[in-house]
Amino acid sequence: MPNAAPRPTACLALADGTLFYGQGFGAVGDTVAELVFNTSMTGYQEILTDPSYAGQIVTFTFPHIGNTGVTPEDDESVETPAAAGLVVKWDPTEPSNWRATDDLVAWLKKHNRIAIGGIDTRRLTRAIRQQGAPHVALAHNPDGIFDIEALIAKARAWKGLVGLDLAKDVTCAQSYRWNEKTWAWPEGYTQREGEGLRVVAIDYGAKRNILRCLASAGCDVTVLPATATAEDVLALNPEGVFLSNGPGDPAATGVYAVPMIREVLKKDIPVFGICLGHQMLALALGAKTVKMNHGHHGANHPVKDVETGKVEITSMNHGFTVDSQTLPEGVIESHVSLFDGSNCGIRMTDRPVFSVQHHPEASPGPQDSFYLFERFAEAIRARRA
Ligand SMILES: NC(=O)CC[C@H](N)C(=O)O
Repeated sequence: MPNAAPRPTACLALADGTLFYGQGFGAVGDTVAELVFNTSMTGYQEILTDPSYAGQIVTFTFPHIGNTGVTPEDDESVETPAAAGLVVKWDPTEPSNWRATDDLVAWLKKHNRIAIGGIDTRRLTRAIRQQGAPHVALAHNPDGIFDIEALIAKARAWKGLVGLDLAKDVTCAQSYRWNEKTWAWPEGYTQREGEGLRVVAIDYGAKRNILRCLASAGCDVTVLPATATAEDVLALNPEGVFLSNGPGDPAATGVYAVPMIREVLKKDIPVFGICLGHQMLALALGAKTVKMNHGHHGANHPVKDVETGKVEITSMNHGFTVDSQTLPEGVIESHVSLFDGSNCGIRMTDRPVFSVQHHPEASPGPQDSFYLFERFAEAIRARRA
């Protein structure tokens, strides 16, 4: 029989009953999560290992995923992919890249992550845009046998990310020092040496390249676990406090993070937050966060600096957002998304306390927003002087 379609070995079931059949790869079994689409054309490994993707399966709109393999150098977190699973248009081909130490398929299998290939990711992305990021069950079985009713029931029963604190699952177990710099520091920026600006970074699921960028900007970084109290933070006598990115609902994580941040805000220390850190700084200042329809996940998102009018092309990965209508007096919206007008940054008007929704460390993506690391380091230097 010419061109017979291969027997499906994986099934993606959306909670509304929509089914996608394809070829399974990676681990065998099934998993439930929220499904989001990412529009990045490069950096699938950085995306899959970004701890902020915990609880989510990523479908890439770009069709060629896997063709540069994987290398430990590109991991954004310790070893394991944080994303719960992967959806691609075609099965990844053999990697072709001198940096590759493994191929994506073997790597997913080793790290127990399920993937499906050979499906219409454009149709799937349209479904996500229309119905909002759906709850899904993804199953891989080489025998091609699936209990569809059970998969749909699992997707329906899953409670979702709202109200979920995942930072405590992905944070570091113990505090540690970070001094490695980034290789991606763009032209025109100086790698700082030996200034030792004492920064405490709270790890809610921090991406490594954020820590590298802080080091490149001149910071001597001590990383503390997500549940660190204000006492833990202030005991290190920090000159600056950094709040990292991370997975889950900021309001749920805020149960322990917000009281810490509020105590830190009472001291006159520069504070910088990224993504989840941005959302929790906003909560600590009295604003509210809400779940978005399908969020922002990509490496080409235009963000406008409201004060200068300058547009930055940014990396994004978030499903919650700060409701800018709820920002209190003394806190201004510094950045907005040019895609949908949602909030992308805030700043206190009277001191260097600021945060952004996008990812200035890029990885993967454009480097337009690196200046934010310099702004943070500058604020610490100014306070020293
Ligand atoms: N990258 C992040 O820090 C994500 C923050 C939060 N978990 C969200 O989805 O909005």
